[in-house]
Amino acid sequence: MKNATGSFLFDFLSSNLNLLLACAIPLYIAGTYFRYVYRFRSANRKHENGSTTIPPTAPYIIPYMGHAIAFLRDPTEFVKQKIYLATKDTQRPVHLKLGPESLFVIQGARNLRTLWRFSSNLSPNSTFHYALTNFFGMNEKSSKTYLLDDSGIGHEPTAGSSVKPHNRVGFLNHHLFTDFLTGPGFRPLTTRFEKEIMGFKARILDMCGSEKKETKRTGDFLELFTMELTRTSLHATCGPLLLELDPDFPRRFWIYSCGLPHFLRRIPRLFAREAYEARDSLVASVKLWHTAARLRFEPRYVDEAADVDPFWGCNFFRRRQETLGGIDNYDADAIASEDFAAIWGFNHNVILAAFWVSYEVFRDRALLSRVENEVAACADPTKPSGIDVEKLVTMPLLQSIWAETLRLRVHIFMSRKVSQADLNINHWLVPRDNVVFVSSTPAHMDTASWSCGPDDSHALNEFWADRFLVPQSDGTAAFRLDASMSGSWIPFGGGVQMCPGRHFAKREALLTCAILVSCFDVDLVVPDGGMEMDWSTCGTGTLKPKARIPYSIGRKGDGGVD
Ligand code: HEM
Repeated sequence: MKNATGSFLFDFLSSNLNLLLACAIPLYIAGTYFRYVYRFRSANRKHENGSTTIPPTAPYIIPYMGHAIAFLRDPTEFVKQKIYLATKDTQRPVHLKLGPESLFVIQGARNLRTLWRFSSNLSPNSTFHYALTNFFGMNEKSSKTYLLDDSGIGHEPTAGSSVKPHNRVGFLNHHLFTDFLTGPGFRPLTTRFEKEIMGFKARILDMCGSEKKETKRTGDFLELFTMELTRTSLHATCGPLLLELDPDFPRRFWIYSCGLPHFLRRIPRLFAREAYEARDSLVASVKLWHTAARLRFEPRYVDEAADVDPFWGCNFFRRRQETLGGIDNYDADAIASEDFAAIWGFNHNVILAAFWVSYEVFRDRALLSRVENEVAACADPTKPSGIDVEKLVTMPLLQSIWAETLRLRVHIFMSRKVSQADLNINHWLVPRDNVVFVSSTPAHMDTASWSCGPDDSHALNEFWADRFLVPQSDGTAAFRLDASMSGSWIPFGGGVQMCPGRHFAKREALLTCAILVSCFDVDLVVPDGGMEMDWSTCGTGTLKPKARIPYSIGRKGDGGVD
């Protein structure tokens, strides 16, 4: 009898194996999902009750893969759905599983403020390794230097680190960047940019023709920035030689920029030829520039006052040759990739941000007139650009436009490895050796952090020039963006690794806008409701507009600032 039952069961199971599998797999998947939903809710409850808790895993369906497919298919939608909307009202940290890797997403203004305070326990080196290998074409042997560097960015290496001083790539680069872009080092760069912007103005005047009030040229307003401003900015940082050797560099730079989604998703070369070819040709040009500059440079060419020479441009690139050249496993290709990465960082986000600032100003006549008043108040014929930049960057409306542009247009991902000890962020525990991840999108769209104006009439997904202005009793308005907002306004990140180029970026974008406003009449053809953003590069910084913006430009009647 027992044998008969056993053989019946065996026969039943073997003849219905497909059916059983067909039922078991969805049941297993549903079980996994509901188990995670249960754990997600109970961990949040535990934290609310005051316990120190590991951020719960956002529920997922596919075992092992976790959220990887959703993330790779559409990172933007993923950020909106899993990171932002899943915890929209609370902005709690959440754990995401991306195949074999995992991320702890930190969000919420208070949590971010706490996170930045733990900077010395957070290493960006695995992010640099990822970016240099995947975005900037560095070979693995060289980029691995970042993974091996556990010495931190302090002058004294982290206790227990045995990395040789010349291989402390994180520390060496960090200090080259901060020396160049902050403190006394940053003045010469701004002064050079102020001179170079006159070349930008002259090229546009050429385009306009000689007649006052004659408007010329319809094209894409973005190109004024991607082509002309990139040229200006490259001159200010790299000097003239790079562009002399490769005048087409700016055009291919922006082709590369459009290919960023491929690099972000690690799409193989076979399926993204144009992006890879643009990237490789840009790195090759940087290498060519290095070779030519090395051959031609002599110390007597250095203009000490301006901190510049005609071959390396600013002293940053000259100093980097020596520093990076001393690292084991770094060759000429690796240094070219490093400098291409720096050139990308120095230009990409700020040039797009400068575009959005001017776009907002020229598409709104009332705003344009207010901006004209602020720019006119900063006219100073003794300055290289005819404008007092230091005064310009303190004007309330212009500052508010800058802050609002970055709030709305910068969608950037930042990640760090918890390097020395478990991290406790307001009772959320991230164990050591895990990766914390921050996206600027939830912070910039957090309804709890931002004013939407009287009657809530200025939604957070729209540009509102006055969002950062506070009315004063004397009828004026003051700009407000203080330390209390350091976890809410995060286009430049935070903590010790916060963008050191932020001071220069503000000057570059606002001075460019001021030159356009004071010297040119610009008419933009913008669709009703404004231009949408192209979300395909979400995660890499400032987004581009989704479509071309036809425009016309002419000399201003009075000739503008000379
Ligand atoms: C709107 C313009 C810009 C935005 C939104 C932006 C954003 C950022 C962010 C978020 C980081 C930190 C990344 C992280 O924490 O992983 C960063 C780093 C950096 N940025 Fe910017 N940036 C801008 C403009 C600039 C400019 C104009 C320069 C230089 C001229 C610059 C130079 C750098 C450098 C060198 C770093 C790396 C710092 C380090 O590793 O120590 N940035 N930027």
